[in-house]
Amino acid sequence: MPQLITTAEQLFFNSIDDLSSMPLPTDVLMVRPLHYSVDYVINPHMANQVGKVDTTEAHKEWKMVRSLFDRIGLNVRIIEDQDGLPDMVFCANQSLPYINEEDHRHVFMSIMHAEQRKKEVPYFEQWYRQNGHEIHYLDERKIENFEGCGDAIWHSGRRLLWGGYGHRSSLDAYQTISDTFNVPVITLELADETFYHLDTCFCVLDEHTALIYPEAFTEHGLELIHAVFNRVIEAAEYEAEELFACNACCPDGRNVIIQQGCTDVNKKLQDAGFSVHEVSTSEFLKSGGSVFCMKMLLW
Ligand SMILES: NC(=[NH2+])NCCC[C@H](N)C(=O)O
Repeated sequence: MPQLITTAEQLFFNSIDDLSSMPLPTDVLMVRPLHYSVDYVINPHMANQVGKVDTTEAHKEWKMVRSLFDRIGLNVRIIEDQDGLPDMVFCANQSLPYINEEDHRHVFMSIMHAEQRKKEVPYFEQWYRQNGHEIHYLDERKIENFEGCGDAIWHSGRRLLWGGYGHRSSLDAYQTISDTFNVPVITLELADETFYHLDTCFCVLDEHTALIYPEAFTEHGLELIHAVFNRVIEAAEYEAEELFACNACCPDGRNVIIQQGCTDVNKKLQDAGFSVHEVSTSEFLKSGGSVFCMKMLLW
């Protein structure tokens, strides 16, 4: 019964266990940041950071993130970045992959919000084509923008998508995605420009647990989150805004890879039984991204 869910009254299931299961990702795609830099300002975090990235340090940090994904058991796939596309390393944004009930791989290509990032998409499209995915496109005449898994986040282990909108993705995109993939989408309006992608304020940890920054959502959004997750861990302002705590990544429902120094969130994660792996992404924070933005989970 695919549909868009925008308020808690529209939830048609009582518990997440009522939804059909979806395999956890096995692979992770990353883009080597050899041409990464902050060259322009398209989100509030990039202001005053133009020209300030230490490329050597960035590559070191990126390698640490890559080795953590490897260590927790994901098969890491690499794409080389391109000169003139300094944000290409943030490979959560150019696509939304999906595996259907027959184990066929599908992907929606994004319509990037900023002109500066539009040329990134064909490189990913080519990779997906070479790697056996059926490719889908949104109608650019009707849908303004959509930034892939920056805003569209799969529920852990269930055929349910969470769809953020307001800054980088249009609400309309989710109707097409829901119809094509035949999955329900819970839409969440993003209320604060600092948290411009859903992955900056919302992290699915396991089927029953989310990590969020509550101030980034509307009342309706918070109601939906609390209606679906039994356990909601909240990040406080400093760790959410300065350290991108909610941009953590938990691909297997157990191991959380997170920016180093999120003391309060890490304690809450450990108390809830998660294994925390801290890593520095300081060079990427300058561009408004951290762990979750630097990868694409795949099957
Ligand atoms: N999924 C993410 N939040 N990605 C971060 C993208 C950062 C990039 N500088 C941008 O503004 O587009």
